[in-house]
Amino acid sequence: MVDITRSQPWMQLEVEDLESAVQFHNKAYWVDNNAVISDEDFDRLVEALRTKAPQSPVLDAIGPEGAAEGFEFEGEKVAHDPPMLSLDKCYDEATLLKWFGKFDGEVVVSPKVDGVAVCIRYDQNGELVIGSTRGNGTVGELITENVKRIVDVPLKISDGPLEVRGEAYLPLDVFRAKFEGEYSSPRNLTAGALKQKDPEKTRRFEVHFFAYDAIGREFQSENEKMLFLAKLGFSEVESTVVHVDGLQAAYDDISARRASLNYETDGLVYKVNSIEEQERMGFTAHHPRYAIAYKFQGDAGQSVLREIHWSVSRTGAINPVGVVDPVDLSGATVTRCSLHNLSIMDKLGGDKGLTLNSKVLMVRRGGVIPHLERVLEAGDIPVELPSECPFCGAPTRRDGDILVADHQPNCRGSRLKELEHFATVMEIKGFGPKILETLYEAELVTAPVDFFAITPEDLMSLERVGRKLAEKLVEKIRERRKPRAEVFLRALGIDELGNHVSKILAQRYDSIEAILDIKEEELASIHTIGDIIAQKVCSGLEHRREDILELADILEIQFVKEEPKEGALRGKKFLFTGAMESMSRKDAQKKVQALGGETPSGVIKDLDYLVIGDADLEKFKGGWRTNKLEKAEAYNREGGDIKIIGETDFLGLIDL
Ligand SMILES: NC(=O)c1ccc[n+]([C@@H]2O[C@H](COP(=O)([O-])OP(=O)(O)OC[C@H]3O[C@@H](n4cnc5c(N)ncnc54)[C@H](O)[C@@H]3O)[C@@H](O)[C@H]2O)c1
Ligand SMILES: [Zn+2]
Repeated sequence: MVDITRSQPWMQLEVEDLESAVQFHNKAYWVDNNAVISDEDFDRLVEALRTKAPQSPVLDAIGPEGAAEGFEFEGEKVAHDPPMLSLDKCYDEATLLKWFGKFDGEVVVSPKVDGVAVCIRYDQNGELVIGSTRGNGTVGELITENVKRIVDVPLKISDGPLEVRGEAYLPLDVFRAKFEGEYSSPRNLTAGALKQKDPEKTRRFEVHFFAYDAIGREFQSENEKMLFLAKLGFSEVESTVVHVDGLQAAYDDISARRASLNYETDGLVYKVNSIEEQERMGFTAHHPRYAIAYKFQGDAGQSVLREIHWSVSRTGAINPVGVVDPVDLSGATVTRCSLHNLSIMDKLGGDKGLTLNSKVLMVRRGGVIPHLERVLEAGDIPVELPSECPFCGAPTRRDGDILVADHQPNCRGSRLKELEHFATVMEIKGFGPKILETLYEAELVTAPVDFFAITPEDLMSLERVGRKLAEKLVEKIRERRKPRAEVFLRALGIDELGNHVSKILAQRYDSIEAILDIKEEELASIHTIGDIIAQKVCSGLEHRREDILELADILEIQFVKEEPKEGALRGKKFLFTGAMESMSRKDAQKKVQALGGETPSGVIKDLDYLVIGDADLEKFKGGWRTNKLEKAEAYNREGGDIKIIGETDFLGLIDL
């Protein structure tokens, strides 16, 4: 977990000083329209106060509400009922999970669009009659004529009266084409555009609008509200319904796509889906309790790419790792970042390919993983692919996006990765890459089974491991001697024997011996497995047979059968694209939801099925592609497991 307050000067301040600093900057931003520090720094200041004095009343007076007294309105005023509040914020998964524990049911997630909040009212005839700013939250400023000149705000809707709230923003392509260099940020430009005295000038800026709330109508769920807004013709901000296991994945998905979105976003907004639960939870003076923003930590820094190291993955791929000059990001020094695979590396370099000594922009994706965001200025030395494995010398070849080699059986590179993977999946704590390398060199651990033979004395023979620690580590290993079968299988690191296949095997068979004896055809006939996976899993198991039997002998592997859960599609995510013959897309979505599945609104990494019409499936097999199909394939290349199926297959699945 990242502590965003760490290594910040704020943490040294007394609570009182922190409080007055927060108040000062909040007023400077909201009332004087003249921020002195960056938003990221302001957020850190607030977090420092929250850490030191979680009960401080100043925390409930951030945002325009807290600066209310200083507000001066030039034009006419509009009262907001209910008030337009701020959002509660968090910066890590643990805090998000704590929030999730406070209610029942699922959550709707959408990007937090960084623009300006706007409120729009339609009368009983559906005419747009009032447009207003958020102002101090309870009172805003009337800007109706300007709001009418926002590109995608309907002037008339079919279903009035209604109040719609949302975020006015400037699309990044418009900003780059017309205003970059002239205005400091799309957000500031949007605020300026909406305050023009001459409404015709507002139009020139091409401000857009995302609707995220509708007031004055009963809904069962947040999701239903979004569909309703879309039906009225509003652009909705993309949203996905997720359960607890999808909370972090949604964040990772948007973080990964952040750079390619056409608007600025500073995080994600999570809202309780059930309106009944929302009403039960209510509001504080500052924010609704049923929503929370999980914010990005916008730290980025320049560095220089000096070298590429080639690391060997457990499946034998030789992957590029960038070595950069040290740069401080979100409280940690970054010197290395994975460049993932050859095609991602090539893309970074553009037409001429990646070069050493390039000036690069580094970020920590989601505030954690070091990531080379883009090349700012190319260097002078082209990156060359190694002709042999740096560890065992086996000759390399390019296979699509990856560099592969037929490694020697004792290739240190791949054995180490195998051990690392085993320790991670089996949750054998305390054995990171460094210590594993030392153990491997000392020939104390060269295969997974060796973990269970380590003694405290073995560990103490290593530098800097004292008796206490050594005993603790060995005790930790002992505790992991009774793994569930699916965990054990996945820990082997066999290609295609991931979470999904491991679970199936653990459910269907009762012993490791039985699993080792499975025939390829038998495995391939299991629904969702297929020929290629079956072939890889069987040959992987065969290859490691001795290893596996030895492990099975000393471990007590648990075969725990799960009761079938209600809902045959529980937790599975479906996306429909194109037309189907037998039912509408909406009905198909409903069907999935009724069976416990989920229906995200776009292609995401952990999507399970992308459903297309049967005719399209044929075209797809012949090489035809759409954006969605391409995106799914791209995720699959990065390790995703999105199955592209036709209508008939889908009907088969829901009849399960
Ligand atoms: N630099 C400074 O000195 C300074 C001082 C004070 C505040 N700030 C900055 O002001 C910013 C705004 O603070 P705040 O309290 O108004 O807002 P917030 O960060 O609490 O966000 C609330 C707003 O998010 C918007 N939003 C965007 N997408 C949404 C979605 N999908 N669903 C729901 N709402 C969505 C809404 O308009 C809502 O009003 C913060 O980023 C903060 O850093 C900076
Ligand atoms: Zn090798």
